[in-house]
Amino acid sequence: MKRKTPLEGGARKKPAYQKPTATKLHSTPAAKSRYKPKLHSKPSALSQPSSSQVVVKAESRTLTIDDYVVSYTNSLARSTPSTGFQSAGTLVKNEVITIDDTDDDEKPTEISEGMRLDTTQDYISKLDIDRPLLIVAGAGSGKTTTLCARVIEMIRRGVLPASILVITFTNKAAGELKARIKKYMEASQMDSGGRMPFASTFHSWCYGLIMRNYRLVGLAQCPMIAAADSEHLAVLKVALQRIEDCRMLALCEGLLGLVAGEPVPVCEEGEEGAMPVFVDFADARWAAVAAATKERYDVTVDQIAAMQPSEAGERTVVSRKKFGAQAQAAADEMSVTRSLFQFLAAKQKGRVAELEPINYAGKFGGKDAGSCIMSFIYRAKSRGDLPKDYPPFEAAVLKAYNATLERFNLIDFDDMLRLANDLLGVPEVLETVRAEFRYLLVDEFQDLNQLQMSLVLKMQQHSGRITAVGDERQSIYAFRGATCEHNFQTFLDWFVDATVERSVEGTMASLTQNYRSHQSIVDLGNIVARDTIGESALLGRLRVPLMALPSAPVVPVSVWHSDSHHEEAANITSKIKELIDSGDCKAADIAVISRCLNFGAYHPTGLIEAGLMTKGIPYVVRGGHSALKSKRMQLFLALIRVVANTDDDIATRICLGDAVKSLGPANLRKLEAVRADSGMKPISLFAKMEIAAQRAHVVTKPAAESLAGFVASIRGWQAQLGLSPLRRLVEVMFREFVAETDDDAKSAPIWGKAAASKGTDGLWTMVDAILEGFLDSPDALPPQDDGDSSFAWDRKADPRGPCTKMLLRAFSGQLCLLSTSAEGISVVRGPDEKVKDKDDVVVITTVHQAKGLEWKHVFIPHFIENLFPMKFRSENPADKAVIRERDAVREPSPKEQHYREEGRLAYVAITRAKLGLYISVLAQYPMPWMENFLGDLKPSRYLPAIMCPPGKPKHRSRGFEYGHDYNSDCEY
Ligand SMILES: Nc1ncnc2c1ncn2[C@@H]1O[C@H](COP(=O)(O)OP(=O)(O)OP(=O)(O)O)[C@@H](O)[C@H]1O
Repeated sequence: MKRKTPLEGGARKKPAYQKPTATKLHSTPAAKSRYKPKLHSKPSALSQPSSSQVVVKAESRTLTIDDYVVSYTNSLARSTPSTGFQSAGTLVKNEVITIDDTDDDEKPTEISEGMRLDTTQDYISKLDIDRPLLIVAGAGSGKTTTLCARVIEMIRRGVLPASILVITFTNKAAGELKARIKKYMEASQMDSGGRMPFASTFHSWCYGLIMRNYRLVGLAQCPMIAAADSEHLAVLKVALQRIEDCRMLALCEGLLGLVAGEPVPVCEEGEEGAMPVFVDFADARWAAVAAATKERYDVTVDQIAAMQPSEAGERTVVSRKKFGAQAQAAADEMSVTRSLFQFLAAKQKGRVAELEPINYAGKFGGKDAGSCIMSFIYRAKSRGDLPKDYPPFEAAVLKAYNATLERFNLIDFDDMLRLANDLLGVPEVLETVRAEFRYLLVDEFQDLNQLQMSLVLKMQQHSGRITAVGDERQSIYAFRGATCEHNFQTFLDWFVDATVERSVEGTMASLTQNYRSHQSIVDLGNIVARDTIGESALLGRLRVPLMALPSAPVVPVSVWHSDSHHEEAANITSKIKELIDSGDCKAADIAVISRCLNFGAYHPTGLIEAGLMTKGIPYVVRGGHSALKSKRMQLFLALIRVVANTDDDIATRICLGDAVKSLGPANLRKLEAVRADSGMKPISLFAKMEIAAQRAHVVTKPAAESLAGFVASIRGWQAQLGLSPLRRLVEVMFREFVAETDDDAKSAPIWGKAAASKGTDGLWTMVDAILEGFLDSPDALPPQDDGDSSFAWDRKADPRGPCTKMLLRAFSGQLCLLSTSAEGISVVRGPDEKVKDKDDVVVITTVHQAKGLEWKHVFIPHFIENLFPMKFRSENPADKAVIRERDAVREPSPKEQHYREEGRLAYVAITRAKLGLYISVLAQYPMPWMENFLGDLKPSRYLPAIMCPPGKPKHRSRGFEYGHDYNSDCEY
């Protein structure tokens, strides 16, 4: 029977620690001098539960972790971090190697002032740098520390810092890595001549690679990044319109008798034959329709497009009710095909079938068609799936979306990874990359998706010079296609690869000493990991409960039960004030970690923000909707893109869509229908605006004035290209844009209400900081010679000199990467915005943004079912397809997977705390509508029963506190 832990109310027992095995170990030539090996084989003794730090060493053959039995070999001799060291066990097949941790002759490396690596970290960091190393360990065990120590070791062994690439997921984490490596290098008094290893996010690195080499994958121009949700929706809108056009073209063919039988009105799932209606029509089919129309009715398509709707036939064939907001707007836009269809239908009254609307929302399982389709697309693309992997209907949508991106020379985050993968398929690029970065280190390895995994393999599979660090308990990006178990399995398989010239012997290591938190927090993390996350078949044996340092002060974990979210906010903010006033900690030592910052229109941390504001405590909000994600910022970003490239229809559409004054749907339709004088040749939306601004009666007079103002602004800014430096140009644009869009600018000729907002929200400070970073970072700059004189950028020239289109474009890419990456940019707020020390602020953050970070005190609000964990919603078609595929291996259901991921999120949130952890449970939903929407209220399933006994009164304003003295016991 499973023994209960103290947290679960089990009896307290002294831990039964084993004595250390006094045997020495060696693994690498470098380590040989320090560790003398002695192997012994003792399979029978190996099955004991392990709480040791473990190194599993694999030799050249295909293997799985099941080939190994993790042993319990060390003493867990407890000591303080500065003097402490631990023993490690290493297995070669079933042979155990242990090291003597009593030999004090050589102390492990001092990595920074007052901090020494423990023996295992030290040993692992020094393992052969030319062989694969995988470190799998729980939160706070020093994975990142060990990764950085390994970088230092590489440099110490003569590796050039510039040939080391350290890669992670978020800009914040990349910054943290850089800072740590710099600190450790300084502590080791390393003189690298100012050269630092290259620490980057996957996406920044990929975009840099694309900027330098896009021509090699057949692109004429360097693609721009479409990163914001609003942009994706704009692309989707065009894609859906494309689908409608194709369906209508099929009807037109039917009406003209070009195809036999009835036209195909709807593409049903599984109807293979229905697929052709979605193929790109800007080809022979279109030409055939145009020619047949001319022959039969003696009218050209241009003439039809120019006709007023009444002449073409007033039939509304697309029902708008069933479209979501975005899709409906797409349906509103009159396309030439629709004009043509309406014309033909009017001519043949009674002979045409209605075009049935496509029920996108129904097909993609949700109410809002736009967001349902986007969530399908995100999932499918992050997995690297192709349209052919899906049934015809989903395939058509995916295909149309990708085609639309391509048409506008845009890429999204997944395309970035895909293109980088394609580029690494080009031998000369691969060679250059391999020569440039001889060593690759990957943090948060569990979060790689298949495209990222493939990049990693391509870069280092030949050499095995890779170090990966991960924790399957912290895998929280499945929604973006992360394939945690697959990643670890691939790494294991990688120990031997038939394609490599020499066999690659790799090592898999684990750490079990938690240095971050005290035992109550570590215990709670262990329980959540064990009970809710599910056993990993692959890594189960390596998974051992973490242990806290016995020297860490023990503070109980607090669980508060509040009547309402008002009471919760009051409790949390009072405690924060108390902590700061006591002088024990600074504001920066405190975080409020919320599952999300927006739940529909509700902001779970809104009242806490208000409370902090009232109490005069400055804070920063990370994740969710930061100011850089604001509509105003996205508009400004779109403006930069239009200045850099007037053919960028998506950016133009973003400016037009909601923001430009006096442009209602009717004007937009007319604008869309504008044709160039030269006939059928498609022209950009911007060119249409120029025409509409000049020609009379295309759009209404006020709309024409707004368009003229918009076109003049863009042309005016473009005139400064080649004259003003980038900084000056962007600043001028920003000032003019802000002046135009400020609430007070009542007479603004261009921008309507949607673009307006109060104040600048400190936006310029952020744009400015990004500008500086961009100009200081040569890797973000565009290629030396683009080959196209208008975009040519000589890297030897001063990037602060006259700005080119290419430079402006690259900057907008950088702004995109930062403003729309998951983390966004934080905004410091406080009483009257008077925040003295921007670093000494309380952090309010999402769990995703809290990953990899730590605070002395952590508050987790709204720890109730359906909010944390989030309620499971309907299945995504992308999941359905994968589940079908994987039925044979009995994958957990999407629902099960969802709650496991939520459990991992809870694990991440809990394990960020060093000293104080305060979990808040509500007695009622914050908003009345949630009751209907979410069902009965219960405490979060991740709260162990002992912390929330059913018999307790429902409303306890301060709740009870539970904790235990680690020194007296802990075992499970
Ligand atoms: N040997 C050591 N001695 C003292 N402190 C240590 C040691 N190793 C790590 N730490 C500290 O423990 C904390 C956690 O370390 P680190 O961030 O490297 O862990 P991690 O395993 O990457 O954590 P997570 O996965 O939760 O982000 C840090 O504050 C770090 O400075």
